[in-house]
Amino acid sequence: MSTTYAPHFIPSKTVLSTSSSFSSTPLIMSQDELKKTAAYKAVEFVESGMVIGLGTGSTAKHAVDRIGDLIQQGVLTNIVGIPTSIKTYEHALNVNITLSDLETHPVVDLAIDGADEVDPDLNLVKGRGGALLREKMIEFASKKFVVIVDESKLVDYIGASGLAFPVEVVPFCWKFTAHRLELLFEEADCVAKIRTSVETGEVFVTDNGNYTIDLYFKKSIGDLKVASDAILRLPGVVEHGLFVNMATTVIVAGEDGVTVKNKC
Ligand SMILES: O=C(CO)[C@H](O)[C@H](O)COP(=O)(O)O
Repeated sequence: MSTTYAPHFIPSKTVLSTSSSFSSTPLIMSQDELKKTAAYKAVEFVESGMVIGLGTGSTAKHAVDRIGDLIQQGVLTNIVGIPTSIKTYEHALNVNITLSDLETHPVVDLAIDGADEVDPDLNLVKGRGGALLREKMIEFASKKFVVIVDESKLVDYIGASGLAFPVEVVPFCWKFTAHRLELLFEEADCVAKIRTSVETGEVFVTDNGNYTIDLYFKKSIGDLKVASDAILRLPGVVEHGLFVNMATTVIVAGEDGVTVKNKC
């Protein structure tokens, strides 16, 4: 029996092989190819007439490109994009996606975005790309939030990668706020560092005019909801990169194919 798929459908759980024949030799894909595979899979959820939250980062960029291509081909029509950063705004304009904002379109049908860490319960760390505040606002407003990652982003627990856990703070007395964050996570052996721009070495300024404090933990931060609430109670904190219970679906691309994980 044959099955008909939408024109932009990629079967999940497919091992991508070296050729279109029945070779069982898996193709070693680069990390960027895996990101692209996850992104294309997510775009299968996009339907004409939808308001789409457009994520930020190298994985989300593939989704924006794909949506732009499908609009150009006439496969998707009447799409409105809500960009999560100035960078995504500029890129989406370049690929001719009609753009709007949350004030004009307060309900978003679907948001597609990358992540830095994904735990087994689909909780996330986001914001190493510097856009966590707008991402959280737009993804919170979305009926469905599809996260796209390559398998390197999967962790056993939040913080396990040892990479940055970002917190957006107001510039005023940021060293004081950084110190308060270290004290808050003393038991996790937390070190707080101000984020600087790789290009200029200057303090990195977010799209909202704020700074980012990157936290590094040597131990688990414990209950995520408790941690999230405690960070938000600190005066000077604007938002943090922990996205608890927000993802409805996570699409993971790995060497063995694409896995779609849905929140129960
Ligand atoms: O949260 C983000 C930006 O603020 C990104 O989604 C996250 O950093 C993942 O980026 P990439 O897809 O480039 O690995």
